[in-house]
Amino acid sequence: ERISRSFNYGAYHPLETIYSWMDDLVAAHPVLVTKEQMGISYEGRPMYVLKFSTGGDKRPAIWVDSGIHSREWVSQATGVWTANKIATDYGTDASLTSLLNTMDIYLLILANPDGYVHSHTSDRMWRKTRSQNPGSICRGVDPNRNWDAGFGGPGASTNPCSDSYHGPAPHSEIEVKNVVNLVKNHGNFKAFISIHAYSQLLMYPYGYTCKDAYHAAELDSVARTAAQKLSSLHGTTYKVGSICKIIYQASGGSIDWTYNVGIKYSFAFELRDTGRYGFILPANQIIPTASETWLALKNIMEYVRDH
Ligand SMILES: O=C(O)[C@H](Cc1ccccc1)CC(O)(O)C[N+](=O)[O-]
Ligand SMILES: [Zn+2]
Repeated sequence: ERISRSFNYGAYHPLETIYSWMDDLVAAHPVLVTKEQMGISYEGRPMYVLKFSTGGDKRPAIWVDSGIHSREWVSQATGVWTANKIATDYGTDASLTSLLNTMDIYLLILANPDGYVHSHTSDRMWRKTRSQNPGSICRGVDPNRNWDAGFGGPGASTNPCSDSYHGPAPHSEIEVKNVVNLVKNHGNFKAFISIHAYSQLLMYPYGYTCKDAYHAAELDSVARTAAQKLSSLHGTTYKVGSICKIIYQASGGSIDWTYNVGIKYSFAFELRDTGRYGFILPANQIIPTASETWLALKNIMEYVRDH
């Protein structure tokens, strides 16, 4: 149909283009896909989550978000590609079809809309939200340090001018609060996957401590299998481990909070590359990145469906 022919999935698009593409996707798949406004951002932009569902009420659900750090553009682009992949493969991919016949998928592509616009219009390297910090000329809070999980501990900054500033209080950022509220009100999420870039890592809790999570062994095993599926497509190699052990100690991260509220299958991806281009990944790597990542995402979703 129209969108898959005309929309260029191999390019980075501004917010307005992604938002109008969402409407086209829903129009092309009106039974499977709905667009829900889950709140607004600090600067008043709507936050839209795409819901993929074949019925039921509050079925067990899988959450995927991208773009919480606005400069990590391949993550949002991967979210766009993945949304179209789910919509077009439902009904033909037997495994995905069986998954969507019993579970829902929620996909928040622009988790930090204000930051994304700012990275397009003013500062390509912008990472945080765009909230004003009282008493400081520096704006923004790191939305991946603002969650109520080890909040304010080691691995976050108290300095509003820092890129890892944790904010004045847990869930102070409306972009974070909107996700917290949806997760709490829904109450039946079985998995929570947050997509970042870059470093080629597949991680699980915890970030705020290097002590093992209770389910560390199982999460490690799931992540290793998923990483193998990913590398089977183009040979891209990922490292697997807990956030704290594999990248660095980071407090107030989203998947630490989701794990602690009972969403066992909480994972974070760091997509391509390993530093050659970093956040400025050439657009010709979007589709290869999204395609290989889908193999890992699907594998995790299948495991969640079956456990
Ligand atoms: O510092 C971060 O929030 C992520 C690592 C991370 C990912 C999930 C939870 C806690 C930390 C790294 C990144 O995605 O921001 C990319 N980077 O800094 O290179
Ligand atoms: Zn990030």
